[in-house]
Amino acid sequence: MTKQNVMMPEEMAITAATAAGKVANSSTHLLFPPPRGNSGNVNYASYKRLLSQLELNGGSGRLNAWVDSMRASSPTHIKSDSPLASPVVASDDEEYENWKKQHPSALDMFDEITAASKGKQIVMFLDYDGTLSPIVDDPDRAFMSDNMRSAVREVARSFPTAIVSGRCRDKVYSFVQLRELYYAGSHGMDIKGPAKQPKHTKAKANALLFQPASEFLPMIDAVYEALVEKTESTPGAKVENNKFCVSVHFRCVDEKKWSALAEQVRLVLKDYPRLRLTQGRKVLEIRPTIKWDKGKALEFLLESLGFADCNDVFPIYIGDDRTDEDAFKVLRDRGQGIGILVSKFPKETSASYSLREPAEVMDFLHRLVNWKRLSLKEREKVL
Ligand SMILES: O=P(O)(O)OC[C@H]1O[C@H](O[C@H]2O[C@H](CO)[C@@H](O)[C@H](O)[C@H]2O)[C@H](O)[C@@H](O)[C@@H]1O
Repeated sequence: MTKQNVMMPEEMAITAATAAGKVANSSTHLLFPPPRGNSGNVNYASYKRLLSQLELNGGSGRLNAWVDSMRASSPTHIKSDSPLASPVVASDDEEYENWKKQHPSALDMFDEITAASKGKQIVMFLDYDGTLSPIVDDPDRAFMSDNMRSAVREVARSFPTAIVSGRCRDKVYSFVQLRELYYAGSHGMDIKGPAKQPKHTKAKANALLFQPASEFLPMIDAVYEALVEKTESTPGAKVENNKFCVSVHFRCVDEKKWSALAEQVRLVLKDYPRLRLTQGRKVLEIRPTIKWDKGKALEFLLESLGFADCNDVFPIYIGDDRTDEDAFKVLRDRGQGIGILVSKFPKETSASYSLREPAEVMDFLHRLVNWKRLSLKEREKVL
């Protein structure tokens, strides 16, 4: 079967969603993780068309779309039996290698990356789940290894370093346990600086705390309670209060129940037009409609560190999720620093480089610290 004579699965999904034609008029938005496809850009482009079609329809067929999107949030799922899977056969390795031509490994390109940072201050931004810790079924047990903690500690001694996470800031701090870092929790809506300002910043020492969505706290608590109550009949569903946002996990929910779970979430959200829905890895994320995201948090932190409008800064952002794309895009638009996507599968991304998994992130961090030590020694020799 050739590609020309089959309807792309995404086009079928568009047709299905359009045909569903049920009216929906809430301002809730859904960001789709594009599915992994076997035919490179074609799949991504078609998937974007699905997204715009749904938005044009004002969310028509939205529930179907939610469930399709929930399916699409697992690349391995798409690989097997999803209607979103591409009928064009190509080996996984081949597809990944092709994708890597556009997003080469940050380990393979290490020398080029450090050369580009020459004469500039590196600032590190690290996502948590899926970047510093492996993805696990129970979000409360997403521990980071001691080795990873040491690597992050060393990085923070060499460069200003921030953790940028969808999690509640206290929770991510309880996993990372390093006082010397900046933490941006709740997708950047809760930013706190270290008690002691690191020496390599231009910022004045003062305690930094920034919470642009604080007026939403009572609303988030209320929606959290409502979601817990509404979803308790769905085995495996877990609602997590991330302070300025809420996560509804479906990693442990039987796929046959995804549709029912999406409906439960939709029923709760229809009463909250000031909240929007985005999607991460097997998780629905509910957050305020304010224009604030991980990209804005990155810009805010650079400014707080004294690097606003500076050409001599080189931010490196490492993340694995759709929400990290906002930060990758900021770096791309500024033409500054680099974004590194952690993924074992090809994904549409604004990141320039890739790493496969947290173990490779740790290697990259070690290499960066060693490179910094060597370059300091070299400089001492010259002096
Ligand atoms: O921005 P992040 O730090 O990547 O946070 C995004 C979400 O991460 C967590 O969920 C993800 O990791 C869990 C543990 O491995 C996994 O069970 C879940 O399926 C993943 O989506 C966190 O629990 C969420 O609240 C964050 O929104």
